[in-house]
Amino acid sequence: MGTALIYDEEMTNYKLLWVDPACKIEVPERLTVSYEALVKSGLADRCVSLPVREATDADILLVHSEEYLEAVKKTPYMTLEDLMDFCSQYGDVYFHPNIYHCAKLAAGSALQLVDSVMMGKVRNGMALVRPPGHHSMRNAASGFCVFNNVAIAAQYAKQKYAVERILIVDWDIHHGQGVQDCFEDDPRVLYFSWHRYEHQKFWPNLRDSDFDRVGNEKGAGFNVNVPWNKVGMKNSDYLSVFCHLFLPVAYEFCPDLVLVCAGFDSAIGDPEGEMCATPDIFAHLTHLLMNLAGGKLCAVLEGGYNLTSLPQSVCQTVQTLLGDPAPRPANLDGPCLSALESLHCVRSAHKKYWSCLKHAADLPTCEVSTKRNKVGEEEINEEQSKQEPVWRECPKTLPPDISAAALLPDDGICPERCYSLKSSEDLDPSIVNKLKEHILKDTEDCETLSTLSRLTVLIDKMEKNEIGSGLALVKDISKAVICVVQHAAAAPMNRVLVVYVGDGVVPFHTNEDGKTLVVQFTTQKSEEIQSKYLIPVCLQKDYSDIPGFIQATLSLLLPLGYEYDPSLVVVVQTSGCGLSHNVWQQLIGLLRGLAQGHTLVLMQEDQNAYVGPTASSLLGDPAPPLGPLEAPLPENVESTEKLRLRLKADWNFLLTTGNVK
Ligand SMILES: NCCCNCCCCCS
Ligand SMILES: [Zn+2]
Repeated sequence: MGTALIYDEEMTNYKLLWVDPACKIEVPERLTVSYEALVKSGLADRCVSLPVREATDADILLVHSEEYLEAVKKTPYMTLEDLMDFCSQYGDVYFHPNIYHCAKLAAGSALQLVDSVMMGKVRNGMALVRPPGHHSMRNAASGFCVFNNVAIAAQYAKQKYAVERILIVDWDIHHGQGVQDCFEDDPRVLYFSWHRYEHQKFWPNLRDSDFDRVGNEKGAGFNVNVPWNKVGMKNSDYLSVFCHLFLPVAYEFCPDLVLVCAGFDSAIGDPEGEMCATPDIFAHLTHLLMNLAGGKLCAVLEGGYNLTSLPQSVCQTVQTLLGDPAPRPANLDGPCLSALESLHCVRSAHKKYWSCLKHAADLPTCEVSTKRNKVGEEEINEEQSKQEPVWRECPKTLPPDISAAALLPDDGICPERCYSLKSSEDLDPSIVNKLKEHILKDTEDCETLSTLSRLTVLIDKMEKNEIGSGLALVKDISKAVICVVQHAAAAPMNRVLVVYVGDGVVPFHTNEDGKTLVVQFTTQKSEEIQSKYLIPVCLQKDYSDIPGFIQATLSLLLPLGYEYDPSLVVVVQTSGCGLSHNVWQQLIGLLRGLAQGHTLVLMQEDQNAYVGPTASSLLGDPAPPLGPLEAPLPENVESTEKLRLRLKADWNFLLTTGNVK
């Protein structure tokens, strides 16, 4: 199934007709540069182009009042003075004779996306629209927004498709107060938003944007606000919020549909956000949401006012929706203190609503975040923040010709869409000799020899990005792991993350050079941590605690993986670990965001039931939803939390509060 792209140049046919400093950044070029970048990069051609449509009155009245709609309907016939007068009743928004038409197209585009995703015509999609929507209220325009495109789309999905649970992720740098207002008491719509706040000093300057606004009555817990109280937030800050808050809660909620208020004013260079996150981060944010709701994701453009970082961010988002692996994240150095304080506040405000947050630390004093930041915290000095930020555009990497290769016993059935690495007679003698002297000292059995040499070929092809990922069924999994790790770690710049699922001794020791990081899910009690590069995640019983496994994956394995930033991810499943296919696919799907998708899955020969599901995840198919998650087993929460507290001294990404001692 494909990715929809909705765009119509009619939505560029309105602009600011008078002088208004607050509104001058919302220009038609925002749309044209974004669409042109998609065309130029070849991404537009890979999408399913869907036509726009006008939202009907009934659609608009799902969110807005009759009187507001009637008032907006009059604007096409207004004189310039009347338009200016009409705007003066609202904040930071302008009208134009053609904006009502465009606002109907913008909302209608979001509905077209919902229809095509919910009817299974496409898997996911993006709508490039203006005017944006997330600030507009039931009775008012606000912040360049006329109709609340995403809120209308959510109400539409509930009404037309009886969708039970909808997640709205608002990564725009402004708080979508219009969305929050619409769903504040609705437990069927979970709203995530981060936004520049600066202790209420930043627009729209609302007390209701703070972290303690968790939703009302039945909607308590379903409104999650992450206030950024400083500018300059980076990729690490965004990823930390995803790993330690947004994803754990999203997986517990288990939405049937994901809507994204895709604003890119949270990217570097934007005059509004003044943040430092680079465009490639949106590939990761998109990727991390794509295994929810069976991949049903509708992204609708909101803000984004830097005409360089906006198109780059749009391309990163669309190429990920198309299934291309995310680029390796550049220099992640962990969340800053201010981000950790915000994260701490939000997690503690929501701990009573979400079992995945039950163990979150309380606030020392549950005061709201209007408190000043710690004295002496480095302030970005004036002239520095006035410099024009410069960033490296993410290098264009084409997806590999072969997305996934399978190395199976000769009688094995190669999954469709997979390339089969046959046992080639002419083994490369140099490889054979190396293997013999290092690994196969004793046995001469040629089958193992053939398997191991093919594995090294596979790794070399992944390194050259000729092959994206691979899976192998092997007889002797220990020898295979040793061979793979030795071969992969040999190259100087390489780092290998080994995710070991299943008991058994890891067949090699990780030395302190950091070339390999092993995270082992095991049911055996672990004694003290030997090294920061060998991390035993101890889960009770036989991995039957799916919530415990998923939470450990999201807030331990993923943060470690992002901080370690491997060039290859090796996932090893020793037999009898008994993980369900769906959980296994979630694990593979999430890990695919690392190492530019270079994932190698090694399984015992008797695991061929996992071949199909593994191949599907390696090919970028979304993992099936797990259903709403119950509470994790308390002892698993304890052991994972204890492990995290022990490791956070070595790994910044494991921090979730400001007390870093
Ligand atoms: N410095 C200009 C103030 C603009 N304030 C309104 C911003 C609306 C963003 C919509 S994403
Ligand atoms: Zn914005």
